[in-house]
Amino acid sequence: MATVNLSDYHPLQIDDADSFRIGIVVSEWNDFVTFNLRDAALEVLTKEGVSLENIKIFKVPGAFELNYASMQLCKTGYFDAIIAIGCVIRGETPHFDYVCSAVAQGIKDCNILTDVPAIFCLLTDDTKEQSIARSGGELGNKGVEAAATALQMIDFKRKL
Ligand SMILES: Nc1c(NC[C@H](O)[C@H](O)[C@H](O)CO)[nH]c(=O)[nH]c1=O
Ligand SMILES: CC(=O)[C@@H](O)COP(=O)(O)O
Repeated sequence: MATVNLSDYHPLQIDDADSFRIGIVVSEWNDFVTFNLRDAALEVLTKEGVSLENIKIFKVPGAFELNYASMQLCKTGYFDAIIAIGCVIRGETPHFDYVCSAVAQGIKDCNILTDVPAIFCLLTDDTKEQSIARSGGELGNKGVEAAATALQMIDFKRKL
């Protein structure tokens, strides 16, 4: 199978990106993955001109807690976008499905119930190897995509 780099993005060069205020919520579960996602997102944001002082990073225990933290940050009205970062790896029981579905719904709710774009950067993988491949491995880094998406959605909102 050809290796596709899912994070092959091209510089966006968005005007006034230096003023964008972005909150990043990172789950500590599987931090060997989530911290790589976080770092890649930070790298893209700063490369695109976002001031480091305008990027606030928050940690939560697990992916399920991304719901509460992301909604709270959206409701402050301070941030132009939120990036929710987590990694859920399937175990023996249906718990995986409940957690993944809950976070997808929770971050969706942030987008439709608040005025703040909330980016869904949750890996939902069957194996640790799949997660590693998507957080800086041969399939790129989902954190790159999440950062680029956040910038594009802020730009979208500002042009309404
Ligand atoms: N199994 C994983 C979890 N489980 C924990 C939940 O996210 C949550 O913290 C708990 O149910 C308490 O509310 N979390 C992950 O982020 N990744 C997993 O693989
Ligand atoms: C996705 C999870 O919460 C995972 O840790 C649960 O594992 P298990 O289904 O084996 O209890």
